Amino acid sequence: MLDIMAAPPVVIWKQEVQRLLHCRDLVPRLEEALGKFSRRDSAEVIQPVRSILPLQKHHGFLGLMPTYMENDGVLSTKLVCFYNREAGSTLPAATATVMLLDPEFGNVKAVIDGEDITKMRTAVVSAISAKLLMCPGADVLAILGTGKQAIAHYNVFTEMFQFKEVRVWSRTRQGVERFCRSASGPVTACVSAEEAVRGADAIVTVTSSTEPVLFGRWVKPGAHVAAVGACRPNWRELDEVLMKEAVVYSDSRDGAMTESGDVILSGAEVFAELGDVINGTKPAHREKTTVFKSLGKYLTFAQFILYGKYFSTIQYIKSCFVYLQQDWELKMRCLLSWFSTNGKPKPVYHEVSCQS
Ligand SMILES: NC(=O)C1=CN([C@@H]2O[C@H](COP(=O)(O)OP(=O)(O)OC[C@H]3O[C@@H](n4cnc5c(N)ncnc54)[C@H](O)[C@@H]3O)[C@@H](O)[C@H]2O)C=CC1
Ligand SMILES: O=C([O-])C1=[NH+]CCC1
Repeated sequence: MLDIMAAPPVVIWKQEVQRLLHCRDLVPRLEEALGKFSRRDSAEVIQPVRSILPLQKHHGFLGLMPTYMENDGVLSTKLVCFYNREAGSTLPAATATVMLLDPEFGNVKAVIDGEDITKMRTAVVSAISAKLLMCPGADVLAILGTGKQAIAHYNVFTEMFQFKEVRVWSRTRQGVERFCRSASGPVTACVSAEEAVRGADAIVTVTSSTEPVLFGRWVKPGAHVAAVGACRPNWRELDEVLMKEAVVYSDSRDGAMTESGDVILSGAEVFAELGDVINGTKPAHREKTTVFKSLGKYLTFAQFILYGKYFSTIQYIKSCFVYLQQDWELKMRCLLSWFSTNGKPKPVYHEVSCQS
């Protein structure tokens, strides 16, 4: 009998994830995943609202986020712990691990560090919301919060759009200073959230706050807000006025109705999922003030890309060694081609079945 569990899972950890995962790969793949999710075709993707286990002693939660994409043969789950940290805490607000399983046999194929996947996936989905909903010619981006998600959003938004000014605010001066040092370009440090968002065309809220940090009276009509924090039904980042005035989009309607305090406590209606806009079944109201309420879905493609790339790298290196044992001409060609790709693997999305 085949011993499925004989091969241990591969571990793809931080540095490897950082080397292999790129924003440019993720944008089209996540748009595709968002569209598939909103079609509610169970052969395309099944992703229930995550189950939550409270970690009361630590003021945190464990979220279990399984996804199955039958047509693509991808089964995975993320385990994410997120916390309501006290002011001044240097501990992370969220930590994550991803597991990729074989849907036929149920064995774990890969255990993948989820921190960078979470940072990049979340920032890329927010950027997709801005691509769909932000007014054309947006000049000013404001970021509230200066943690890991804030810098990931800065990186992705400045790579995808041409803002003339990026403003940042945090509740601590040290947070703003640290952010400015890590940012790859000029940033305007603001002393209040109001100063940061007045007149901004795009606003990203990436705080661990459980109370509103962004108020509708400050927001320019027609601005786009990507609201990333406040992922519990009694946590908020946005006030009632903003939630009621804006057209609200989400990554998952069910997720927003179950997990988002901004939606639940304000009684705001979720107008559409981002996937509905991608599928053309709901309009993108760029001319209006829009809120994208992000809760964290659609990981699968990130894991899939990573796993595929990981194996393509291993295969590439292996094939180089095979060549090296053969003749000199092949050896030279192989080395040249390795250097000409800068040592980076070519993206391969469908090599999930090859085991090294
Ligand atoms: N929607 C999604 O898919 C995801 C959401 N998150 C959430 O995004 C938020 C930020 O995550 P990270 O950047 O990883 O955390 P982090 O710990 O690196 O940064 C948190 C930021 O929030 C600020 N902050 C904390 N309490 C605040 C308060 N009361 N008022 C104003 N600012 C406050 C901190 O000063 C810091 O700048 C968290 O709520 C996290 O749970 C994280 C990952 C994915
Ligand atoms: O999807 C995710 O990783 C998270 N959502 C809320 C906190 C972390």
